[in-house]
Amino acid sequence: MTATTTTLTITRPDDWHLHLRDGEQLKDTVRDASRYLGRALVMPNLLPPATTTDLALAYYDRIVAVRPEGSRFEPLMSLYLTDKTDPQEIRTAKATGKIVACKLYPAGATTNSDSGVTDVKNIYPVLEVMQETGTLLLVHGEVTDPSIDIFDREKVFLDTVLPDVVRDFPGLKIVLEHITTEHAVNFVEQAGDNVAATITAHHLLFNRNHMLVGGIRPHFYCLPILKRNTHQQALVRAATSGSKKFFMGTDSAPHFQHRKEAACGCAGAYTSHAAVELYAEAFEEAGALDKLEAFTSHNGPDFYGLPRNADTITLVKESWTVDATLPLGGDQLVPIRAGETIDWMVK
Ligand SMILES: NC(=O)N[C@@H](CC(=O)O)C(=O)O
Ligand SMILES: [Zn+2]
Ligand SMILES: [Zn+2]
Repeated sequence: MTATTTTLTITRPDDWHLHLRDGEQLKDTVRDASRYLGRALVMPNLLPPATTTDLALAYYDRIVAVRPEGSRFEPLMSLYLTDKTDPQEIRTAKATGKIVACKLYPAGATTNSDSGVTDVKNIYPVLEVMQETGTLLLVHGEVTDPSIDIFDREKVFLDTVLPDVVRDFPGLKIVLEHITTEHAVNFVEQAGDNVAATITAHHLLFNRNHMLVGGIRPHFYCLPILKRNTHQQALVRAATSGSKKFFMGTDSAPHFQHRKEAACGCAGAYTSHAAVELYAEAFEEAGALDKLEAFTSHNGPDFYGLPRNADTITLVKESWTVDATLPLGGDQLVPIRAGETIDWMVK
């Protein structure tokens, strides 16, 4: 890293949790993602979900086909686990070199998770092969029991579901995705080197007051839901601590404006237009800009066992205004910070 107060040059970042969607939306999401990311771990929660090697590879081809001219942005693919996933499918997937992880969505936990896993014991034979082949397990860590308060669903998952998996598969690399609580920070810190976590920019910058005070603001509604500010502070501490266990995963999740500004609005926040720029704000606010590069560009590839990107990007401290809406597949979305300013810009 080289830095002055107004510029910051860092190794090219990767996004380890990104929703690119499909079809008409793909050219818009890929355009934003390929501005400066080296790689992105692409989430498989499509309709229908990317449950097999063939589906994931066909999705890879559709992404690569809409990359802007000259872009070297590289999608890393994941398989969507179901109760019926065939353990042999993991060997086929791993052998492609393009599929590096499988995603555990507890059935019903989040957007397009209806085909997810109903009991983690159902995928134990699959986890066995993942452990053996070095395929990462990415986890949406929330229970779905309707009697559990939505603000407690991550904590209860960490108390009741994940400890068994960690104990029974000591050689399995696990990423707890988009963590939102101090409990999750503690869980990851206390676990072995095979357990890490992604943290989104919006969970570092916002808490539930931003979503609920002065009116209900649907563009801050995502899952796991924003928590109280003490949890936000714990996430900032973790991200800026210098620990290798925490890294960038934006969970940028586009939804049409009319699907979010609705009586039953979709979960997901869009940050792909300004991912590293928003993280830079959060790290600067914490007085930890010197820790940004490890978080955005080193810890992720190191944990995945992949090389770090060889080139750099430069951020400048320069304020710019985010458009009120951005195009999405012939319709539009409302990004985080719509119509407001962001302090950092990537040159
Ligand atoms: N985070 C979200 O609120 N939504 C994501 C799904 C997910 O990552 O859980 C989406 O696909 O829209
Ligand atoms: Zn999720
Ligand atoms: Zn996500």
